[in-house]
Amino acid sequence: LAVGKEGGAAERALAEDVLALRNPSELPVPHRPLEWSDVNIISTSDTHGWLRGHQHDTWPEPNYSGDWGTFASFATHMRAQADARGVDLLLVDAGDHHDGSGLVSTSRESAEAADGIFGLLHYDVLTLGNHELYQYSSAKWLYDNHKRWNGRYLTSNVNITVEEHGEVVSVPISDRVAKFETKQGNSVTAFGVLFNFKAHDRNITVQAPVKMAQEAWFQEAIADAPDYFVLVGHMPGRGLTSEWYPVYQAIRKVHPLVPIFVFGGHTHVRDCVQYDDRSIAVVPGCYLETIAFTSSNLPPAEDDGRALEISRRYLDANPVTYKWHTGTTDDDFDTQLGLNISQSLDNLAHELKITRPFGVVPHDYFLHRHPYGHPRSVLTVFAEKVIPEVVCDRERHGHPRVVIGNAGSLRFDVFAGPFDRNDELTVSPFNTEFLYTRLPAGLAGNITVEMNRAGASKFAPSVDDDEAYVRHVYNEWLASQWDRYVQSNLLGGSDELSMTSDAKKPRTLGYVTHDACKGRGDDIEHIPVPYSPDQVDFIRSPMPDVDPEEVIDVVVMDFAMEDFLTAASVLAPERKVSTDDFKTYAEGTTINDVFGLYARKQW
Ligand SMILES: O=c1ccn([C@@H]2O[C@H](COP(=O)(O)O)[C@@H](O)[C@H]2O)c(=O)[nH]1
Repeated sequence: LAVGKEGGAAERALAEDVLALRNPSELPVPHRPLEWSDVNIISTSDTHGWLRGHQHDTWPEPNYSGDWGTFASFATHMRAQADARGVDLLLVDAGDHHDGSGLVSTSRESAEAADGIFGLLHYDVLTLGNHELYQYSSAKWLYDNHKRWNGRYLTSNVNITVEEHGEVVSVPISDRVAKFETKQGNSVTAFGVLFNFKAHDRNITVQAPVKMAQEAWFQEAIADAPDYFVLVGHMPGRGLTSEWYPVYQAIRKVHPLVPIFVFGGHTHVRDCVQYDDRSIAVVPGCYLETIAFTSSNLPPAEDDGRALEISRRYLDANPVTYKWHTGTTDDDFDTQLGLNISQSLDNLAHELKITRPFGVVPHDYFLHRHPYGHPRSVLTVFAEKVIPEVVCDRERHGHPRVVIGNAGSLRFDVFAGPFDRNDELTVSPFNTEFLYTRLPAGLAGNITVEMNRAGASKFAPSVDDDEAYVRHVYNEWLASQWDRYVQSNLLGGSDELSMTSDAKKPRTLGYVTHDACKGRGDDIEHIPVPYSPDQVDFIRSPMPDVDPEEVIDVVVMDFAMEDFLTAASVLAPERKVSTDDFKTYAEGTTINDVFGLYARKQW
């Protein structure tokens, strides 16, 4: 279970709960109806291709077992409910559709096919994330196909350089603003914004949101007051200086009372904050684990300036939740759209051959539950078992070497049981290659230490003040949930938000959110997933047993190269190590196929 010196009492309490857990198919049932109001917005973000839902039985995976088809059925029933109530229901998404599952990470074509299935569910407003911009070809495909979103795919601050009529021009990837009227006759002005992302491919331009908010086109777009603003964007709502804040301020300056509903993403957490009593910013987690439901009343025609009643709820993305909140049953829940989507996903998975097992994993490996170095940590098995066994360069055979990489390239747990191509791409979807140079072993050993001291430069938005907040937001979020649980068990007390009187044991593992909005956000009360604080940004294969002065092969994963060079320049400036010193290592091997190679041999 958990690790950590103070974990004993919490581990015992957790063990009791876990022992009492029922069959994964028996998911906990919600018991608090949603707070429907004049405006209701369902938001998703950072789906990263998890359209087939979470399919493993290890908790908390069953909480998130709904696929895109079941979500589409839910959304359809919710829309019908909204119509019956005579209120608005919008569906919005804040980007990062790519990188993360077999569907989107097998190839560019598979990502495009998965995007097509995603788009079978009509969204009112959506945008892109940084993962749509690592490759120019992905961005170009979005640009070429943006018309199919009928003006609702918004890229307010992201441009692409293309050739048009023989001229090279920089143009928005998709539309910058959408103005529309809802079925209930409310006017909406919407934008789609990305944080000031710097690590994108060439020929893409991202304008800082703070600058975008000063642009003439933006000022013109906000000049007329709609009934409410919907800001959807791939960036967190909270932070020392959230990049949303200047956008919100620019609108507030012109419209002191118009409601502003903000839907963010990128940090993978469930989060919420209110900038004032007529606004809210909600972040709905990641990987199709969470569906956020936000609602608010609208000001009366004779506006008295009173605060709005705004609320948010984080739903676990599974059919039990969906049916309970829509008052449907096994007999009437599935819609034709939902069934078609589920079928299309199965067909695509079959075509891509991502469900054929490479081997059977003997036990679970976790990304965050154990410290780096623990035998059941994904990072440890990657650095100490997978890399040494399968990353080999024939020409360099026999030369002692060390391999250094970024921990962020590993994205998910590896579960006991059959391990297939989908699991492989889930744990690491990236095409990262290996490059090597020759350096003394002692220096190479110290470089990873220096890299971890400095932290990963590409981890987060590069707005100076925001960096510290965003860098490890997700890890800190998990850590704080577990810390509270440990503390409350150590003190023999209870966490007042998660342990309410109506909490029925046994609870399942899952998220226990404490955000900055009032009331309880989580729809289901969980026990937090154990978290080990000893995580690192960079990992290293075992050092060869050689003299520190001996020159060895130092292999670096290309995504970690900048951080490696920075650390090398700090520790050995006289060497002037640069990319020119590197050559390809293990040509053709990329990190998204090393787990499969290992599984075939060892699992
Ligand atoms: O080629 C790549 C691209 C990204 N990464 C890792 O992903 C994060 C960014 O992912 P978010 O989901 O936006 O947080 C980046 O910091 C890297 O850690 C990678 O390893 N290789």
